[in-house]
Amino acid sequence: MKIDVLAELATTLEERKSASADSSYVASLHAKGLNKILEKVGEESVETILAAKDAQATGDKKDVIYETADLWFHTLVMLSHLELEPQDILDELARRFNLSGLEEKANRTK
Ligand SMILES: N=c1c2ncn([C@@H]3O[C@H](COP(=O)(O)OP(=O)(O)OP(=O)(O)O)[C@@H](O)[C@H]3O)c2ncn1[C@@H]1O[C@H](COP(=O)(O)O)[C@@H](O)[C@H]1O
Repeated sequence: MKIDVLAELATTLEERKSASADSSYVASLHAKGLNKILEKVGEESVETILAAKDAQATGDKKDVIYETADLWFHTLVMLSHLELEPQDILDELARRFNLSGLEEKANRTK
């Protein structure tokens, strides 16, 4: 049986919104608020960039996977805090199928 990791994680993240901050890292992030969550997204972005640069230099990609997982996770907490779901992002990516990146950029209003 194939597990839909994003959907399962999104369900867990919703459950953790009502958990106590003492027992759950996700609940503790929500309790600290959006600025703390964004700080973590920024931190994990930088760590991902550094891991990618290291991977290019050494050929070892293990840390890129680890740091990107941290980044995706904190981004999912951010979406959840704003009452958005992974599916909202997947829908937007699906909308862009077969649309050239150059064409999509030309159609952007912002
Ligand atoms: N996928 C993750 C996940 N990825 C990373 N992390 C945590 O994210 C944090 C990031 O690492 P850092 O070194 O930056 O953390 P830190 O130094 O403790 O953070 P600060 O004190 O600096 O803010 C670590 O505490 C990791 O354990 C995660 N925590 C939880 N999950 C998922 O969320 C579910 C719910 O977690 P809880 O809310 O803790 O029950 C878990 O079952 C997992 O499925």
